[in-house]
Amino acid sequence: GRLYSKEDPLTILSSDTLKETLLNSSTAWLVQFYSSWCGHCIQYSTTWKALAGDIKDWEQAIRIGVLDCADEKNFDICKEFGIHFYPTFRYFKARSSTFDIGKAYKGPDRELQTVRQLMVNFLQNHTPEVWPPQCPPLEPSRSAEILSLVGQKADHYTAVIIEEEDSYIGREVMLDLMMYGGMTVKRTLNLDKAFLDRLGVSSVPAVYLLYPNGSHVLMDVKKSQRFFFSSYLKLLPGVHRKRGSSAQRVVVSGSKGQKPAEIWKDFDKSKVYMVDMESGLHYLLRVELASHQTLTGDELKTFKDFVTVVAKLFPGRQSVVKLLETLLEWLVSLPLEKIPYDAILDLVNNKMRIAGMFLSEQLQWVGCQGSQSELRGYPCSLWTLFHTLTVQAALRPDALANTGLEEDPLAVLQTMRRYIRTFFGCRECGEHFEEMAKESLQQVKTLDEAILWLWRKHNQVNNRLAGTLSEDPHSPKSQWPTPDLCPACHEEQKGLHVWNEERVLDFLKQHYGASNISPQYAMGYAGLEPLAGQSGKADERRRPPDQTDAPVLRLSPAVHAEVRADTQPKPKPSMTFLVLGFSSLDMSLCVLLYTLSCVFLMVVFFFFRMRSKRWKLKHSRLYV
Ligand SMILES: Cc1cc2nc3c(=O)[nH]c(=O)nc-3n(C[C@H](O)[C@H](O)[C@H](O)COP(=O)(O)OP(=O)(O)OC[C@H]3O[C@@H](n4cnc5c(N)ncnc54)[C@H](O)[C@@H]3O)c2cc1C
Repeated sequence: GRLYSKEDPLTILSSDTLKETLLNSSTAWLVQFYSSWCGHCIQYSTTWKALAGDIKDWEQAIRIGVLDCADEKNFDICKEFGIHFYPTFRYFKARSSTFDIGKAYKGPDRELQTVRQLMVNFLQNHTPEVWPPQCPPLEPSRSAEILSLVGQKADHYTAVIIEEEDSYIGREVMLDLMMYGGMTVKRTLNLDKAFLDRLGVSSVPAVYLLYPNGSHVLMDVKKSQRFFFSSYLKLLPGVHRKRGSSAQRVVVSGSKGQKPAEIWKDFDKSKVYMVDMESGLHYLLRVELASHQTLTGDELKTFKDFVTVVAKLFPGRQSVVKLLETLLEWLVSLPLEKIPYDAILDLVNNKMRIAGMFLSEQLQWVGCQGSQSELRGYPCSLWTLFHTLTVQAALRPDALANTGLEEDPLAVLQTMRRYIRTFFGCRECGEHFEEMAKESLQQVKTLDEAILWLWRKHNQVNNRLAGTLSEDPHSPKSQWPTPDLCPACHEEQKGLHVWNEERVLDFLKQHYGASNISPQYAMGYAGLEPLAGQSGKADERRRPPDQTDAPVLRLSPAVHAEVRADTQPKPKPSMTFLVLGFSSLDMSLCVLLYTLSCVFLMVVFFFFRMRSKRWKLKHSRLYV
């Protein structure tokens, strides 16, 4: 295979596309001409992909491409560009109106940080005439200019990076934020002592933040590193990625049945919300799967395994777990090869009125709520559910005992993979996920590795989707957990951001652990009222905290009506008897048996009575 795929955050060029891409391009380019048989190119491909991912947000200023000179169809173009050795790196300026073979720009090494800094230098070498139109000016501002902004009101934040002359952090953060609205980043040098004293800056690099309302403060960032600065600025309320800012335009519509939402619900992003997972399960069981009339063969097996994993591992409320367990028992006890989905729906809707078993029919998103109806919601709840299941599998390794899945560290991931491939409504997502699974799932050997695998792959998806239309501008796709959630998860090595995976694992176990799942807003079993001890009160008509003019969310009754259309009326809670856990089904069976025995005894009684009467009559006639 080739070294790069369309999944990588870079552009794969060929003889057909190279010239037209470079000519009069609105961005500068750095192209690696490589050969897929060259060992060094193979070794270097990981660094190149990491670099492309690292500077993905710069793509309206400078982009990264690759061209494989070992591909027969590229022989001539590589000759024309004078490529003799591999890999060869060429820089191409933006808005170039004539053909040129690019500039070889060399640094002391090919380390990611060095190349990134060379890219910044190359950008700065553009004259104003050919400056990439979307690229912000990268020159430092004078201290007087910055001071003139302090205390002024504006319609955006201004972040001022104060740094040393040879530092790149300011320019890198400016480029990191160039696709974000609501924020302007400037840089200034630490040359003016009076200026630094005025802002209270004692060490550099530092970020001074000017708020839209005129207030200003020296930002307290945990680590003075590029990744921390950029992440903090991107996460400020009101700062959002400009929609459609990426070349990619993949849209995953949230889910059928999602309509505008009604009320913005305040939530804490360090928590997982039970109501998101319950809504996800409701949608999955009553809508997504219900489009399959009958389950048979592989579909049925996938469904059974899914129910097994969820019933055993979901750290949910008792009423939901009971429903899942009952569904599992029922599936296991039925040796059928084919099950009509209506029969499953009857159980999910608790037609038999079994006591204490209930899954709300409300679609309600809290941690997964989007600023528009088609954003977030169901796919977000699926990720949340599966992360929770991988964590539960590691925390409770015996939970899957006697299910046939107990020995397998991949049980949850394989079940997820098969569910996504077989049933998930977004086919393209399923195909992408399948590709990722094929590539590396077999390397997972322990339950902890399974947690980390899913985290890594989710981040890969986040990276691919950042800036596409399926990104909610109020919940930008970032590499997660962000430094505000887990500062210890982030480190920097040679200027490159790296994860501390040990810390990430601890964080994931805590974040998706049962004690971090908030029951807030979850609907009660009997009357859909908030659960005891919870306020459950949505902050009426509030907008997302960072929104100034965004549409108000509405959870329309139509959503519920549509989803409920096929479903049964809400189950009436049944009684339990003698505190022995008899359900109404048990009681109905008892009553039925009791009635049948009575009828049988009465029939026997009347039969013998008639017989004895007839016998008496016969004998009395004889005597007469
Ligand atoms: C298996 C799968 C594949 C998908 N593939 C595609 C696709 O190819 N194209 C497409 O357009 N959409 C795809 N989607 C949908 C997409 O990934 C998002 O779910 C959707 O855009 C909603 O995004 P979100 O902002 O709500 O955050 P999501 O990405 O859905 O994340 C939900 C929550 O999980 C947490 N989280 C984020 N990252 C991580 C992580 N790395 N580890 C653990 N927790 C994390 C955060 O709290 C976040 O709010 C896929 C969804 C799934 C379930």
